Amino acid sequence: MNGGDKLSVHVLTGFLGAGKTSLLRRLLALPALGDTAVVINEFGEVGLDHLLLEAVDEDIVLLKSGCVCCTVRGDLKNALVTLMERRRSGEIPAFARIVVETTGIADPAPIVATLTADPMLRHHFRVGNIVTVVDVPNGLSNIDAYPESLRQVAAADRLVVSKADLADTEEIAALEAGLRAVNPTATLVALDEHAVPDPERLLADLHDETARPAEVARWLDAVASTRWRFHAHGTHDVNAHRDIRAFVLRNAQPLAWPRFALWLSMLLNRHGAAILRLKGLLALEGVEGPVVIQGVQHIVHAPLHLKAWPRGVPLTEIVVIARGLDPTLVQRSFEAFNRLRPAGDAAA
Ligand SMILES: Nc1nc2c(ncn2[C@@H]2O[C@H](COP(=O)(O)OP(=O)(O)OP(=O)(O)O)[C@@H](O)[C@H]2O)c(=O)[nH]1
Repeated sequence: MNGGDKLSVHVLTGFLGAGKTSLLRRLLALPALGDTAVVINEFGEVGLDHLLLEAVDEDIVLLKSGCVCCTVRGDLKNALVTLMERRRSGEIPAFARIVVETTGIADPAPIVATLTADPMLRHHFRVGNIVTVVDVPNGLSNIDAYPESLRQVAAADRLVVSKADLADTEEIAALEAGLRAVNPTATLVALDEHAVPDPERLLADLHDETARPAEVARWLDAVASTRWRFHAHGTHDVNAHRDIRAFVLRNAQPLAWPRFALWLSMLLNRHGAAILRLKGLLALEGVEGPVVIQGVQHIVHAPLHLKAWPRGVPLTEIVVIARGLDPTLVQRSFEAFNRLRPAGDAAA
C-alpha cells in the first residue's frame, strides 16, 4: 500500500509559455536531480537541445546533467516501459525518478489515469507530485479563459509562480490569492528566472514516508486557516465567477471502507468531470491510523497510511475542489450513504 521501491513519476505542467522548460532546465542542473529521467511530449516544442549530450537512439538522449531524456510521440505507457527496459539492461543510467513535462494545453488527469490504471505501470511506478507552473503576467487570465489551465492549477500539489521578475508585488499577490482560491492545498513557490529551485520542496512527495506527515498536516492547516470550510449554510464562495468551490467533508465517526469506497466511486462516476481534485484523511473502522486518499478528477490514487493522526484524534477530512457542484448536496450524500450523523457547524 505504501509504494515500496516503485519510482515516482512527477508531472510538470502549466499553460503555454508559462515557464515549464525553464524550470525543468534549472532542476536538471542540480546535482541532487542527476538521476532523473525526463519524458517530454512533443519534443519539437521545447528547447532542451543545448543540454543534449549524446543520442542513445532516436527517442532517448542523455543530458549533460546525466539525466535521461525521452520523447513521447506515441503513448506514455510505451515511453515508460521502454525507459524501464533500457534501465534494466544497462543501456541507460539508472534513474531514481521520472519527470513528465506535458504540453501547455494538456490536462494532467489522463497522465495520472495512465499511471494508476495500467497494471504493468502500477507495478513499477507511482504518481509523484503534480507541479504546475503559472506565470504572473498571464496566469489569472489563462485560468479564466482556458479550462485546461484551470484543471492544471486545481490538480497541482505544487504551484510554481513564474516570471515574478516581470511583475510588481501587487500583481504577484493577486495571482497568489487567485491560485489559493482555486487550490488551497498546494504549496506555492514563487520563482524568477534566476532563482535556484529547491528540489525537495518541489519533488518530495507523499511516498516519502518522512515527508508524508508534514505534507498532510499542511493540507489540513491550509484548509483550517482559510474560508474553505463546509458549514450548515454552504461554503464561503470566493470563486463564484468561476463556479469553483473548495469544501471539506468532515466527520469524526469512523467510516466502513466498502461503503465509503462505493459512495466515492458513485460520486466520481456521476460527477468525475466536475471534481477537479480531492485529497484528505479517512478514519476507517478497524484501521488504527489515518488513511490518505487523493484523486484528480475521476481517478483516485492507491491509498496510503499515516502512523499518527495530525490533530491527535481520528477525524475524516476530505478536501474537494469542484466546479458547478453544490457542496451541501455532496455533504448530505456523504453522510447519508455512510450512515453518519450530520457533522453540521460543530465540526466545521
Ligand atoms: N522574465 C522571465 N522570463 C521567463 C521566466 N521563465 C521563463 N521565461 C521565459 O518565458 C518563455 C517561455 O518559457 P518556457 O520555459 O519555454 O515555457 P514553457 O511553459 O515550457 O513553454 P511551452 O512548452 O511552449 O508551453 C521563454 O522565453 C523563457 O525564457 C521567468 O521567470 N522570468
